[in-house]
Amino acid sequence: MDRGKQGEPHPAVRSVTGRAPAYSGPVPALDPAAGDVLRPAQDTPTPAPAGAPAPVRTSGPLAGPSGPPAGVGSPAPPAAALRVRGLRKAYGPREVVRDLDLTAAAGRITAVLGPNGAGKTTTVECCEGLRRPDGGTVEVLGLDRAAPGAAARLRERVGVMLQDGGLPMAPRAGAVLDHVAALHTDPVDTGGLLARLGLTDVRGTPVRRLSGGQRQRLALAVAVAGRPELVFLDEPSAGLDPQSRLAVWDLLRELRAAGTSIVLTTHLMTEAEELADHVVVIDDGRVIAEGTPAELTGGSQVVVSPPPGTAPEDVRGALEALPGVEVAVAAGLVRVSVAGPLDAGALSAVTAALVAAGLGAAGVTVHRRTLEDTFLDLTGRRLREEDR
Ligand SMILES: Nc1ncnc2c1ncn2[C@@H]1O[C@H](COP(=O)(O)OP(=O)(O)OP(=O)(O)O)[C@@H](O)[C@H]1O
Repeated sequence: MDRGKQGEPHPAVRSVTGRAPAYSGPVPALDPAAGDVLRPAQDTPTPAPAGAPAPVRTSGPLAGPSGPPAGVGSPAPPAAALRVRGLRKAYGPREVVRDLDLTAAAGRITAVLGPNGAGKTTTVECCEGLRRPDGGTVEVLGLDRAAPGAAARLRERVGVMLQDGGLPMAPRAGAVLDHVAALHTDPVDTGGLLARLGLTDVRGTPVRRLSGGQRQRLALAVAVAGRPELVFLDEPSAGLDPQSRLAVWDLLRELRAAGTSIVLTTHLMTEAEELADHVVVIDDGRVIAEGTPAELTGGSQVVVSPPPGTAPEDVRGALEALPGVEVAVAAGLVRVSVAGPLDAGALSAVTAALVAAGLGAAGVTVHRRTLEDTFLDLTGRRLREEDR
């Protein structure tokens, strides 16, 4: 799609220049030994409950900028890192974000989940200040994005990872990261960050010679190099191999533990389920559901294959009297939905009811509902299947 800004370097690295030799070495593996390099020196704090004020940022390597703690004489930190109300954005006559509300709690990971073209990137680009909304308000770290001077005041406090990386192509990977780090007052250790993301062996490689996955990880490193309080990540692990994806997820969890607020877009339900404290599902420019992954997926299913010669409706009849379940027949299978996690008691109640009715079953499987199921229920369509 046309990105408007595509091809331009990341705003933070536009002034990077440099010549670098061609890279011809092996593709580096992730360095498991680097796992602890960026961890906070002290015990990792547990994320605060939803709605709690922003956690106090500590002094570990990934912790937030140094400075006086909030308290008497300083403004209280906002409970929401991002608050979007009534956002609207059109490209020509086509409105792709429609009256969208979105709140991202401080110190939490908020995932904006939706299929291709849902409006995720447009929404975050409006929040990042890269696109001007047609309507609505965007409040970032308590500041109105549209207010005079807000962009300058937020530059040091907000990190951005664009979907296309937005990196300059000529300089070496390490030089790009070092340059960005040097623009900040309290940057992370860039060597440790490169190691953590499996990029040490390519730090001397020009960006243009990096693989797509390496560029993506470098873009993530650039986004977090200045210890931002809030970081926007557009599809941070799309297209990464499983090992790199896990390294990225670990880094994001560590950032959260250090108090960083994270807003990420994704079309990967596994990413949202694995990482997010709060998921905002959007489709066709609108929020269609939101909540914790558990709230959105809500429960489990026992799927019963009727024995040969038994009608699914008979099986349904035997099961629908069970308390606290909903029973449906689809594609010849009987689906028993149970609120919450499925325990042994609920499973044995299903099988006992089948035996009592003299029916038995050709097969019984347990299926935990996923965000994919939720999206399917809400829209009748699937999220993109690739990259799962
Ligand atoms: N600069 C642009 N000009 C015109 N149309 C655009 C532009 N950028 C995006 N669009 C269109 O707006 C709609 C929303 O795009 P957007 O990139 O925000 O969705 P998305 O949910 O991020 O999708 P993806 O997962 O593919 O990145 C799409 O139909 C897209 O083609």
